[in-house]
Amino acid sequence: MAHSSGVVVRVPATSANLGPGFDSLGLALDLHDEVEAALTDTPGARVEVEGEGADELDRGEDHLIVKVMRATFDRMGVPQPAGIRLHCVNRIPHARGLGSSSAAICAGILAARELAAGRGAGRERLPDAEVFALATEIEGHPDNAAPCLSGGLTIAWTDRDGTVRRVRLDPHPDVRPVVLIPAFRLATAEARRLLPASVPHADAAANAGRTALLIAALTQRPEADLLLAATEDRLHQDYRAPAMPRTAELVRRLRAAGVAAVVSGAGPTVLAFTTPETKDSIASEVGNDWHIQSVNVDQTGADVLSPETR
Ligand SMILES: Nc1ncnc2c1ncn2[C@@H]1O[C@H](COP(=O)(O)OP(=O)(O)O)[C@@H](O)[C@H]1O
Ligand SMILES: N[C@@H](CCOP(=O)(O)O)C(=O)O
Repeated sequence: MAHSSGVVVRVPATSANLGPGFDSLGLALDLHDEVEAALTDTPGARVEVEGEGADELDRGEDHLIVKVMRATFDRMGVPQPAGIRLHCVNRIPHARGLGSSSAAICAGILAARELAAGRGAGRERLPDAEVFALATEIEGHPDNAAPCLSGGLTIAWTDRDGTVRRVRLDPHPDVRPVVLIPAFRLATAEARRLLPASVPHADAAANAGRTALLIAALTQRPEADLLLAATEDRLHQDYRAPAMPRTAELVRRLRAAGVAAVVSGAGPTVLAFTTPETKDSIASEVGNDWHIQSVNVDQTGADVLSPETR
């Protein structure tokens, strides 16, 4: 197990895109991974994993969180520690569109920053804005890292000079997310390869209007008809449907029944925003092979704890 001067980082699952807000909108969910990390003088990395990925993830230097921690020490200009010990409790399903890789990346950066502080390199070496920038650089898009770090509902964007930025909003308390998680997986990198290099102007315009409406619906007017209209997408879901036909079919059926359903992130999980009028339609449309989970919005985002307060 980890060294006594270790740190525990708790990171939420996230659902990105939310329909029209491709690479921009994201929501933090109350489903968390926990990582206990410590530095040692014994060379090499040793990783213990409980839960998701326990049978398949690398247990040494090639573990994603170890690689991210080492990249963070380099970015901070801190000498590499000889050894890294991790104990991971993984609850976020992998390659399902619930931001597991982003959660791992944010956990690695925050753990490394905290542990570097114990070796004389203060947090100012990696301010919060740079934590977000590094997470986005490693992940390739900012819409999972933003809610993972901030909690709540986030809008992420990139300024013309390349700076990534985010705004956090409080979703309306009546917003009730439900995730429908299949057993099958789809890697985000594979789903991104299906996207076209350009899209018709009318489709881009339609998504711009829907994204604006979605922010109003999620923060002020979580009404079934507005949520349904606001979650329409023309920029990514149809292009990716051949890689997840059962997800596309479930989204179509739920929407036909009036439920504001979208592909969560790059899929294949389905995210539905339910209201009292639509919540009963879900069970009747979804077969047994989808795990249905109502999940609250995570309000705080990634948290750094000491092992004692875990
Ligand atoms: N907690 C974790 N520890 C180590 N690697 C992880 C962890 N979470 C995710 N990964 C890596 O990221 C991959 C999934 O990333 P990705 O395809 O982006 O899907 P998503 O982020 O939507 O779950 C996993 O197959 C695994 O290689
Ligand atoms: N905007 C990204 C979001 C990917 O989210 P993930 O949870 O599937 O990694 C995309 O649609 O590619």
